[in-house]
Amino acid sequence: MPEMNGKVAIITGGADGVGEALADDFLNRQAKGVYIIDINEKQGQETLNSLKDKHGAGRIQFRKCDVRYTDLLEGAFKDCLGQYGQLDIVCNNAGILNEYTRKLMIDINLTAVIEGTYLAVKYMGTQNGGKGGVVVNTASRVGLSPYKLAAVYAASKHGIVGFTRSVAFEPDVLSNEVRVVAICPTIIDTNMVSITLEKGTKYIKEFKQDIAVKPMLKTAIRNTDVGQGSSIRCYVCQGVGHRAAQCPSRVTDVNHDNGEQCLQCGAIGHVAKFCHRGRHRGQERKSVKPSTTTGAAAVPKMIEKDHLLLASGEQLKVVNGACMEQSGVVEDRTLPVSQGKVGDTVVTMLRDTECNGIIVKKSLEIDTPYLRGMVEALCVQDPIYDLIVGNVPGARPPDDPDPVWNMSEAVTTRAQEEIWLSDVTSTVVRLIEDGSANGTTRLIRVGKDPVDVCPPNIE
Ligand SMILES: NC(=O)C1=CN([C@@H]2O[C@H](COP(=O)(O)OP(=O)(O)OC[C@H]3O[C@@H](n4cnc5c(N)ncnc54)[C@H](O)[C@@H]3O)[C@@H](O)[C@H]2O)C=CC1
Ligand SMILES: CCCCCC(=O)/C=C/C=C\C/C=C\C/C=C\CCCC(=O)O
Repeated sequence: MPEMNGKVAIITGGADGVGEALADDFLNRQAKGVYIIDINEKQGQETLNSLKDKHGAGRIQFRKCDVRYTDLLEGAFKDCLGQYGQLDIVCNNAGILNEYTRKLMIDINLTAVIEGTYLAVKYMGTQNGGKGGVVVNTASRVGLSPYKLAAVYAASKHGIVGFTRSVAFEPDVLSNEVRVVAICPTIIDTNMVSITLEKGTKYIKEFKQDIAVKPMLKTAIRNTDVGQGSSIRCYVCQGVGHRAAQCPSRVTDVNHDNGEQCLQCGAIGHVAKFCHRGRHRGQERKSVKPSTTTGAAAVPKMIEKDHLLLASGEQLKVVNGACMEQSGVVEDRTLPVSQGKVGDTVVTMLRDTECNGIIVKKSLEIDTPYLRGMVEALCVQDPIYDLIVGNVPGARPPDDPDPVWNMSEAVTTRAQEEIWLSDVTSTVVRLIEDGSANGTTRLIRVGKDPVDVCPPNIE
């Protein structure tokens, strides 16, 4: 984690839970000042005192404020600037989950986040005398996919995600050198959970059932029992106190003296993910051969929990969320998911250590004088043109491009990119060229090397 030497942060909803943990973390990482805003004065004072005890007075301030009142929120921004003379980070984190108070929830969870973002631009922006900065909006996993037990909460979080993705590229925001990002955590063991289970929804029983099968994340500050005080959680085994790279469950893979054959270079003794020879040489995939599990034997019969049951009776561990969602198991958002760019388009990406290549979504939206809309695309390492439109259904003949097609409109259309990007799970499906005559067959990998290459007809 980068250090925060000399930075000043505002954190709304910082008296408790996630916000309090953020405050503690920023102070641990040498922030110059953390300015907590919260409606709960008692909890705010308690947190102020405990953080002062831990980090020393002077670096932490608390101000009682209801984020729904933008003028009061602005007053707090001004006060923070008055106290520290600078502002670098704004965490719009305050939120509630109460499906009975729908308007209130939207006001706090969404409207206040929007207003807080624009205040941040106003007070941190380079065109307004600031040095630029970062806005971190707390959304949720349910801002990325539906959650039937808390529809309005999910709507508020989807709103944050949509707003953040859009405002981040607003010209005024870019020119003010303010970055805007959102975080989408899964369930975290905070007061919000107990309050929700007490009075936030009528689906208490279902919520409890959900919690029973979901690993809850812990905030660092309230749970010093986690991995000897560590809040690090491994996304491979869900254990605490180590990262995935050091995960004990991977050690046998690292030793890799198990007779397995590498899909990348063909050598025995390591699997492709540990291959150093084939790295960054995508064309070598042409030599990839489907493994011993081929033909009908490899047809996925069904997905059970985290296993893919092949017709052969073999069980493969499913490592991607796409398959887990098909099985009705909602994927775990503790995977290393972040934003990235494909061309000009912001995409959600997964850093998948089980995969040796680059994967792009198999259906893309294109807008050209010859073909428009959603298309199935083959992913090739170095095509001679970025986009090649072949004789697919709907493609216009070479001598008949759309006479009214207009480049600038197409650019605008592409800017409305989120639609085809919103299905995060598709990004983890792996496409491999199989070296067949026409070179267009897609093989989709759903398990670990080397026994998991499915035949071409599997979707
Ligand atoms: N706990 C969880 O499982 C998850 C929580 N989140 C989000 O994280 C954020 C923080 O939640 P938690 O720390 O879990 O909850 P929490 O209840 O522990 O903390 C929320 C804080 O926001 C404050 N707050 C509420 N309304 C406010 C208002 N009108 N003005 C100012 N402050 C107000 C509360 O007083 C409280 O201190 C929320 O936006 C929540 O939706 C996201 C994903 C998972
Ligand atoms: C509504 C759950 C969304 C994920 C976490 C969140 O944003 C806020 C949760 C606050 C309280 C939830 C109380 C019970 C939730 C029970 C199960 C959630 C399962 C979430 C999931 O990842 O599917």
